[in-house]
Amino acid sequence: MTGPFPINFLHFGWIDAADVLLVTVLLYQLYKLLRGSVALNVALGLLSFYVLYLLVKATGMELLTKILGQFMSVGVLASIILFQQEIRRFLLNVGKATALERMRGWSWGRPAEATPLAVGPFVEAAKSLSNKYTGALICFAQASDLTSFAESGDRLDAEISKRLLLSIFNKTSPLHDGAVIIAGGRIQAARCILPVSENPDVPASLGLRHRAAIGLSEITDAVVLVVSEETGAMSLVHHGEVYRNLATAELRTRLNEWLLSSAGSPAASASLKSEAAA
Ligand SMILES: Nc1ncnc2c1ncn2[C@@H]1O[C@H](COP(=O)(O)OP(=O)(O)OP(=O)(O)O)[C@@H](O)[C@H]1O
Repeated sequence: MTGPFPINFLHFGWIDAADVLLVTVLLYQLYKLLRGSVALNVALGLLSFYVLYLLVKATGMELLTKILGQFMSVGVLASIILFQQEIRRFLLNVGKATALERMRGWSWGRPAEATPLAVGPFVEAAKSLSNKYTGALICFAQASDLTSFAESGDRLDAEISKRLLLSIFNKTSPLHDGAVIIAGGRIQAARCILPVSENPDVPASLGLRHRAAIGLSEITDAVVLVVSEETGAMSLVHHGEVYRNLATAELRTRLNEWLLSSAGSPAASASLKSEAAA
C-alpha cells in the first residue's frame, strides 16, 4: 500500500497530501500578494487560458492545442515581465524572513549602537504642515534599499529637525516638490520621485501624492507619511495600506510602533550612508 487513502486507481499518499497542501498555501500566498492589484486580473486571465489549454488538450483538438501551447510556452517569460513588481515584493518578503537576514540583524549587520529614530520632529512638522494645508511626503527607509529613489532627487544628508522639514516643504522652497527620504537617522534626499501605484482600488479622492506613497509601499517595506495639501489630513502608508486622517497622537504611536520595531534596519541606511559619504 502506498498511502493512507487509496481511491481505486489513484494512490493518494502522504507525499501527495503534502504536495496539495503546499500548492494550496502557495496559491493563497499568491492571492494575498496580488489581491487589490490589477495583477490579480492578469493572473486570472492567464489561469483561464491554462484551464482552456488543458480542456482543449484533453478533448484532442490538435490545432487549437498547438496554438494555445505556443501561447503557454511564452507564458512564463510574459508572467515575469507582467508581474515584475509583485515578484520583487514576494522576494523581498522571503528575504526578510530568512534566517540569514535575521543573523544579519543580530550580529554584524545591525550596528550595536543603533538607536531608534526619534519620531518627534516628524510628528511636530506634520502637525504644523497640516495646520497650514501644506502638502508633504516623507519616506522612512526600513530593510528595503531606497537608494534608487533617493538618487532621483537632490541629496541632502542632513540632520533631522522640524525646522528643516518645514523649510523643505514650504511651498516657496525649490525642494518642496516630491518626496523626502529618511534613512540612517538622517534626511538623505528631497525632491525624490516615487513609483505611482496602479492599484485600481485606490479611492479617486486620493491624488498623485498619496498614489506615490502607496506605490513605494507596495514594492518596498518603507513607511510613508503624507500630509494632504487639499485637506491637511495626515496619513501613513505601509505595505500598500493607507491609514488616513490620523490624529497627532495616533500618528506618533503608529510611527513609533513601525519604526522602533525595525530600528537600525541594515540595508537602506547603510547603503545610503555609504553613498553619501562617497
Ligand atoms: N510620483 C511622485 N513622486 C513624488 N512626489 C509626487 C509624485 N507625484 C506627485 N507627487 C507630489 O504630489 C504633488 C501633487 O499632488 P496631488 O495634488 O496630485 O496629490 P494629492 O494626493 O491630491 O495631494 P493633496 O491631497 O495634497 O492635494 C506634487 O506636487 C508632488 O509634490
